[in-house]
Amino acid sequence: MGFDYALVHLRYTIPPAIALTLLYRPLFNRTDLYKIAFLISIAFVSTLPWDSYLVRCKVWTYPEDAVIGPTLLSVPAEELFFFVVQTYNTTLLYLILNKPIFHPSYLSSAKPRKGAEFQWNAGQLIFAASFITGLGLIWNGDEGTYLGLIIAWAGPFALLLWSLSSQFLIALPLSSTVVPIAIPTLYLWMVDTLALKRGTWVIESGTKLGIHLWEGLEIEEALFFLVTNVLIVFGLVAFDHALSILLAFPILFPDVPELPSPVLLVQALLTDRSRYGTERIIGIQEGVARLKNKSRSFYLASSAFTGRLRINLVLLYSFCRVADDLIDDCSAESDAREWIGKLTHYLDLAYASKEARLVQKHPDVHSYITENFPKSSQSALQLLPTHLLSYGPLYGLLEGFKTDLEFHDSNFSKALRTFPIANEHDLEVYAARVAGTVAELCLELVFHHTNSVTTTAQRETLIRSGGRMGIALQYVNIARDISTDAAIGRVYLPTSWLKGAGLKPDDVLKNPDNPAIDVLRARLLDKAFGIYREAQPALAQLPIDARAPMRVAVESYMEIGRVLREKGYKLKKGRATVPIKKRLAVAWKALNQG
Ligand SMILES: CC(C)=CCC/C(C)=C/CC/C(C)=C/CC/C(C)=C/[C@@H]1[C@@H](COP(=O)(O)OP(=O)(O)O)[C@]1(C)CC/C=C(\C)CC/C=C(\C)CCC=C(C)C
Repeated sequence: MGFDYALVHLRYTIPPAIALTLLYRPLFNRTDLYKIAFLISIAFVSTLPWDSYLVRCKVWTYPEDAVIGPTLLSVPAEELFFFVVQTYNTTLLYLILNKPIFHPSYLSSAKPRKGAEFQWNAGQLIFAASFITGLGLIWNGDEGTYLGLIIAWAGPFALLLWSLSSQFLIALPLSSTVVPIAIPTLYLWMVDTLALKRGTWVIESGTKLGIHLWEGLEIEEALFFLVTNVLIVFGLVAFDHALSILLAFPILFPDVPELPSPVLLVQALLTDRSRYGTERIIGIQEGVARLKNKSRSFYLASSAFTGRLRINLVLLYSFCRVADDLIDDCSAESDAREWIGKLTHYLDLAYASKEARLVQKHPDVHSYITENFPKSSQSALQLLPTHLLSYGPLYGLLEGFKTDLEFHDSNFSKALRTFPIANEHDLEVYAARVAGTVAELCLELVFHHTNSVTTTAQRETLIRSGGRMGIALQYVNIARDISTDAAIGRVYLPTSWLKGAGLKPDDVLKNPDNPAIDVLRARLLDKAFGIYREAQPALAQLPIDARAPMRVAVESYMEIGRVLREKGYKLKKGRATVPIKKRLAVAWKALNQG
């Protein structure tokens, strides 16, 4: 009996497991735990008989003075633990690296392109050929035996996973696939070199090629660790592929349990991709691209959400962004009014029919969108989950946009021109319309998707506080954008405040960098933080599954306000930017608040 192998775990495999767990702890959800348990079970069941065969054939052995003693099918307990801990570590690294990735946007309904078809066939050929070569090497029974056992064992698993998910796997960024294979593989190569040198486990001669990748690392060992990490990551990708199909297509899979059964996962993978619906995939992809390009705060926050809630928040953002841009990008007021009219008619149609309660829009709504809106904005309207949202806040949002049009007012001479935000009350009403409504819509999605039970009274209280929080965010938005808004003729600082500082809205348009305006910006931010403090306790009352992600969304945005309040802070190109490190620190803190 000895502790050498146990010490390898204590020194080299358990510390990274603890570090990765601590790093991922605030993001852990039940689906992650299910994924880990699923992968570990498969790894255990598939490796045990193979490893047992290797030990009994004496391809590798464990000196008695290196292991504690208990075995299962001749495999020492430490080795059994290795199956578990390696799978756990690689899985956690994959989960961390894949957190920012929005997997449904990598789905494709199109048939694989020529290049992808070639890769699919080539992969199948390679994995099938390695299986056959492996069998041949085992049959020969000489120095190629260990190599043969590895590739004959791994080939069928790799072939199956590649056949099911190769197109999805290739579409993912390398940081999600290659990196979680490469890092643990290199690490285990180093650990293995040390263990082999110390004699913790021994590869017997006669069944190995005797080729070393570097001094002390047999080529078979190097291949073994590479292959096992490849299989773990392929398995995780196939899992995420299946989950993406289940979540992205409510028409095909109306009710998806939080922990889908293996049968359901396989059923998803085998679904004919022509049934996906190209429009939905494009809409999801455009929504994510829009979010990524236009809002760093909400993009970061979106990665903390999971499941269908994440998809629907992205689709809601996409609609809000498109509607806002259609109106903001008009140079003539009449054009902007026309867009508001069209958006209103779209809502009238969408909510008139009983199909508003269904995932897919009524054909009339569909054709109204295609006939009246630019191609680039159509998917955002088609995919807005109206069946989950009440119409009040959506009309309220359009009402808010109407205020923006009042800045255009060209009927007055410059001297007589009045600005729509005359006093603080006007400001609050405006902010409630453009942002309080958005908060209500976000919360409706949360209530729909949560697994926790919330009473009507609780929902009403949360919606009230959420509306206040929306106002706080909008004040930060206005404080940030004073210069950029002035450049398009808008002044959201109340005229009454300006008057108190001896200014008129026109002065802001002419010189938004006037130091007197900094005082008013500070006043607006004080108001924002006052409302934030008042609404913040409600965050702790949100359903548990949305609490931390909502905190990330709110805190990431309020951080813009904190940066603006820093002494001597200078706006860059008229805007405040929060450095990425600070953003991540804010998100991390918010996640840990629970
Ligand atoms: C995580 C995720 C994907 C969230 C999506 C949130 C969402 C749907 C945002 C819509 C954004 C949008 C384009 C709205 C149009 C009106 C508008 C411009 C509102 C302002 C947003 C500014 O975004 P951005 O900086 O990207 O825009 P500009 O560059 O200035 O054009 C707003 C500041 C409003 C945002 C308000 C919210 C997201 C509501 C926040 C409150 C909650 C989530 C509720 C919190 C709950 C409790 C109980 C306190």
